[in-house]
Amino acid sequence: MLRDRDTATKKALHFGAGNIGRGFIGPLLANSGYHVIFADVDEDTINKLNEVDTYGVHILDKDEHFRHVEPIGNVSGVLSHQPDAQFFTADPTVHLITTAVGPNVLPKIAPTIAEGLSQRRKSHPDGGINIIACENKVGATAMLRDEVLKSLSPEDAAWVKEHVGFANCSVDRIIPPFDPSEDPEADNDLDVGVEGFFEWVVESPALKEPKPHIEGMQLTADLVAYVERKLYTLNTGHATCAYLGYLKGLSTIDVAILDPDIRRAVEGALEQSGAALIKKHDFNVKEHQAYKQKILERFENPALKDSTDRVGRQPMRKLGKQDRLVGPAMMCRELELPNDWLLNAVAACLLYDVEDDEQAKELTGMIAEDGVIKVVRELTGLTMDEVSTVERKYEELKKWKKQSGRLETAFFFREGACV
Ligand SMILES: NC(=O)C1=CN([C@@H]2O[C@H](COP(=O)(O)OP(=O)(O)OC[C@H]3O[C@@H](n4cnc5c(N)ncnc54)[C@H](O)[C@@H]3O)[C@@H](O)[C@H]2O)C=CC1
Ligand SMILES: O=P(O)(O)OC[C@H]1O[C@](O)(CO)[C@@H](O)[C@@H]1O
Repeated sequence: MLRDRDTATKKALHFGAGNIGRGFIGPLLANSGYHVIFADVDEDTINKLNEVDTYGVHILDKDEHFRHVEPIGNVSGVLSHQPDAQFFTADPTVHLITTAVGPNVLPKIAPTIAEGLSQRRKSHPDGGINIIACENKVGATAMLRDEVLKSLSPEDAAWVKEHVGFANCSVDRIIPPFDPSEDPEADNDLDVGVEGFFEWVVESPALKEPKPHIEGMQLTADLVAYVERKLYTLNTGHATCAYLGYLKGLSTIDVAILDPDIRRAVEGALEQSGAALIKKHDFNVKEHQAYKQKILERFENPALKDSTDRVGRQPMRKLGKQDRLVGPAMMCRELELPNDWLLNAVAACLLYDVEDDEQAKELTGMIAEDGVIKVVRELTGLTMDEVSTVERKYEELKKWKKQSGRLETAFFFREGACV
């Protein structure tokens, strides 16, 4: 039987049928008239995508009056490691490839995309295409492009540079795992639960013509400002809240952000990253204040039931030089602004030892073997002074961790001072 994907005239191929794929990027594409082909390694999800006509996106607004379900149709699925994904990369009716697989997975899907582009060049040499990696990483699409180019012959690489647009983007919508069995309005296992807010901003100059027109996607010529604003505010605050919440024995973000000590530490980190962002990008102070306030309100949404474990996942990635903790701390230093609350968040990240998180296990093992100073120096690129501050805060937080589960005021966040 023909699926819609075989006859549709405008298609998009999206790698990663997870939370962001099914709950954000896929719906925006489908609602803009694309047939969305999800490519994923999860066979069960792919089979279901091919069986259903629609699935539901549950808008889990903080205010229950605004909660509702949006049906999403015109979707299908293919296994990402099978020839199908290459086939659709080469299909000239596929105008756009997007991803939401996690930054660490991009190198794994790059050879498939490279092979598909090579076939596209041979069968449709005029058939350009745009690619956008929707991941929490500065320059994720550029990284994917570099991985794709590594797998191509010089002739294919030259064609790709001319005909394929690789546009970086910033992607913002909180989408935790969703259990359909707990929601009476859930249709099937593909349903997702998302917050109402979303922001998808794409680097316009990098796109090839014809540029995609997708309702809900913003185009900008100054993506760096958007990416840094999002990653160093939403993600910085979220990660700080997750790591301190974990240490304090609080398992969800909405509960952790209402703890006065954690809130002070999150606000401290956001005041410092905000000062750097305003100075670097010349943001309007009042608008940035409102942006931060909105983010704190989003964290308070109890309907999302967002776990500190999800938001804290993969701590080693989150300690990267351009990532949400070290990135703003370095930006503060470069602009001669204080960064101690951000270093506090780095220290909290080092104490995240959730058992079923591979990176948390590895990080804890490295610290046990080599000590905090060596590990932080190797992973982060912070200065020696900053590393010493992180170590001191790590030791202080460790004492707090011993009390985890007890909700009394922490002893070291007194009088707004991050000691
Ligand atoms: N969930 C959220 O609130 C947000 C997530 N992001 C970013 O979006 C990206 C995806 O995150 P989520 O959707 O939450 O993760 P997820 O874990 O829900 O989805 C990832 C999907 O990728 C699939 N996958 C893994 N390896 C693959 C491969 N080789 N080929 C194809 N598919 C593969 C997985 O099976 C899964 O379905 C990450 O970079 C994340 O940082 C960005 C903003 C918000
Ligand atoms: O997806 P990552 O990079 O592991 O980080 C989780 C974070 O990303 C988000 O999913 C959205 O940016 C947040 O909900 C959370 O702060």
